[in-house]
Amino acid sequence: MERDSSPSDQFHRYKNLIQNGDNPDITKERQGASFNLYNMQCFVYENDHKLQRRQEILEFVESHREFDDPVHPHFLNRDEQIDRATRKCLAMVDNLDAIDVTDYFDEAPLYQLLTIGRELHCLSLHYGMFLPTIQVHTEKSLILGPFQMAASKAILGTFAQTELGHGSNLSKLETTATYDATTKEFVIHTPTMSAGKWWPGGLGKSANYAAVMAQLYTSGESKGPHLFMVQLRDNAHAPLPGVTVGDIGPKLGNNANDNGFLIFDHYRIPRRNMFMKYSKVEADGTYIPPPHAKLGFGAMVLVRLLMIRDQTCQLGAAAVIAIRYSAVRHSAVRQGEINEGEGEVQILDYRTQQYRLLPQLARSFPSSQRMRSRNSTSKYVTKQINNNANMELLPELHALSSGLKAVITWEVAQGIEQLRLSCGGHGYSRASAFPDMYAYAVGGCTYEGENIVMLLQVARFLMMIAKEVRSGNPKLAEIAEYIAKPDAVTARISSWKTCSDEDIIHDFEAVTRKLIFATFDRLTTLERTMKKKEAWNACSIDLCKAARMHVKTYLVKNFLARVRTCEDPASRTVMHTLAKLYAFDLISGGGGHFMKGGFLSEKQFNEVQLGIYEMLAAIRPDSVALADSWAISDLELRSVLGRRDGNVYPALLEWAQQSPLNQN
Ligand SMILES: CCCCCCCC/C=C\CCCCCCCCCCCCCC(=O)SCCNC(=O)CCNC(=O)[C@H](O)C(C)(C)COP(=O)(O)OP(=O)(O)OC[C@H]1O[C@@H](n2cnc3c(N)ncnc32)[C@H](O)[C@@H]1OP(=O)(O)O
Ligand SMILES: Cc1cc2nc3c(=O)[nH]c(=O)nc-3n(C[C@H](O)[C@H](O)[C@H](O)COP(=O)(O)OP(=O)(O)OC[C@H]3O[C@@H](n4cnc5c(N)ncnc54)[C@H](O)[C@@H]3O)c2cc1C
Repeated sequence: MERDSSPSDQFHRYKNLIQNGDNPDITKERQGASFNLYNMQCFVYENDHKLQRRQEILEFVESHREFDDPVHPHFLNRDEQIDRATRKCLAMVDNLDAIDVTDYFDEAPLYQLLTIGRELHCLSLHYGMFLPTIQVHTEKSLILGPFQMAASKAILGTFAQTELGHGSNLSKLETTATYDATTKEFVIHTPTMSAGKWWPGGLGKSANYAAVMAQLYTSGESKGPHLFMVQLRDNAHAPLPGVTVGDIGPKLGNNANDNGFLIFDHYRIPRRNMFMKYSKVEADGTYIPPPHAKLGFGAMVLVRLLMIRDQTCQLGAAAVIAIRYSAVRHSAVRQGEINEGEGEVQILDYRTQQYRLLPQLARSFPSSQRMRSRNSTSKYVTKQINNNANMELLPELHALSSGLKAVITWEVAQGIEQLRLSCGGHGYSRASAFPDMYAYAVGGCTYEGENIVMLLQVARFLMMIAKEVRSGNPKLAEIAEYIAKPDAVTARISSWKTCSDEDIIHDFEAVTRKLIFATFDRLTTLERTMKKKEAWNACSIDLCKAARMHVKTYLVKNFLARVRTCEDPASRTVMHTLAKLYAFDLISGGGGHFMKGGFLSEKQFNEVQLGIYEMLAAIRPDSVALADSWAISDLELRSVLGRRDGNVYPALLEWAQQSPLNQN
């Protein structure tokens, strides 16, 4: 059948409708802000230097043609996605001078987002885990060798730990590394089908090396899981004899990454290929244990801390998209009128919409901020460990990194989904960026320690503290000092305007303390009639609840503390309301814990609910400016709905035009 014009022609007709300049609604929103955007951005990024670096890196990427996308990545099949990501990775690595490569909090992730986008790719594990593993687990005298090779692209590595049969439970991994003192080699072997490595990113096609976690056997004894540097492919990139390797197929997201499988058949590596910074195997097979049994898990602790910042930035970006879209969405489709006859309103004016958007925006600030200081703690702890075995802070860091990882990845994934819903049908389109964001975020709930498993690690720490407090001789980590404070019978929270930060902190600490001790009492009671592990399992839901509350209390305290450091009064006022909204929203969501035993009265709970309404109204005029305070460029955002200029509809038409179905 003949047609008057192709779909492409039709699109071109509509393209003429593209507005010049910014959408007037969004401009009006920006003009109405109560604070100076630059001051706020400096607060969010800590100083103007970091802000300026963001701009410089953006300009660098925009001026390099090799980072351009000839076809929009959403319209590529998996092979093409992997080709694209690999091409971009090469361009990214060829231009590393553009950034401070040691800055894994700001510059490196920004550069990666601008060049490749929001997904894992063939180099993710190399930079995200392989290099950190080398850094954490290699003796200083040896670090230059593999590190330089890795940096100079001579080797491309991954982190191969998880197996078909075991992921969370490291102690039951089955891959073996058996020391042969006669040849001074380790024999790496996959003894059963379930021992096959499964999941490592970049393993399927790209990596030629891996840091492999395997059960060490020396002098006939098992010594538990240890890390080994293993070459997988030769110079022509073919798997070496004794190595079977491949891709595990498509996944929920991150499909430009070639997650792979790996099977060893009595594969030999030199003795020095064991990561021997903490534990060693001497040439004669003598085993030297590490100063702390869990130092071998150090790389994971570091990466959990990095993930927290990385994931929170995803939530920030999602909030930016949804808020900007909510400011321009009103005239194309009738959503209803608040005051009959006065015409439609921006959907941002609906209180329900604000309730969907603003708590998520609030949630995106504290964890991204505090991670900077956690990063310094991590560096401090690593230094203590290196400067001879001061391990005291290790359990605290492990508990904190595990807890923050679990709570934040979950909140980020749920938040992104809520924000997607807030954009109606367009949120469901990949043009919005929400589907990719969600797939990325939800992966973080599983990898680097499944979230429930991580929460139970926090609970172990909390139960140990509770036992010490009850014994009357507590030696408390800073993050747990509140657990030893006296009980509080009633809550202090009043109206959001009059209640102080101390009141909020008092109530969060009191509720969490109660939860921890109630769980501790239940556990100890159960332990009288059950084996320890059975008792643990029997109250593990409560253990997770206590762990979650502990982390949330930490986040609330830190958000409030960070806001107090804001020097610009106008920015501080808005941020303070946002921090209170964050706290009130948590109380409202966790009402059961707060109202238990009459701690929070019904009147106080009603104040909390009312406060949320009032704070939403108070923040509403600043919401677009607050979104702008994330200082995210369109290239970084990669969302048609979140465009800075607000010209969403023509951009959607333009995006759809690239669909291969419209080409003929
Ligand atoms: C350079 C420029 C280029 C640009 C590119 C830049 C890119 C990078 C840019 C930015 C970075 C962003 C980074 C973000 C993303 C990174 C990308 C990576 C993406 C994908 C990565 C995915 C990788 C993986 O998933 S690897 C596999 C991870 N696996 C796990 O996490 C397994 C989880 N399980 C465990 O960790 C353990 O089994 C356990 C902790 C659950 C249990 O330990 P256990 O087996 O020993 O048993 P117990 O429970 O009995 O514990 C005993 C005792 O030990 C304590 N313990 C346990 N672990 C630790 C620890 N780590 N530290 C200290 N203490 C520990 C435990 O608490 C117990 O103590 P008690 O006192 O209670 O006895
Ligand atoms: C996108 C992605 C990328 C990945 N990349 C890598 C990589 O590069 N390298 C690598 O080595 N691995 C990688 N992994 C694997 C990942 O680390 C594991 O999937 C993760 O550690 C969880 O382990 P599992 O899959 O064995 O889950 P399981 O441990 O089998 O969990 C399944 C369920 O059992 C529950 N459960 C398990 N143990 C307990 C317990 N003790 N108490 C209570 N409940 C429990 C969990 O809570 C969960 O609900 C990746 C995974 C994904 C999804």
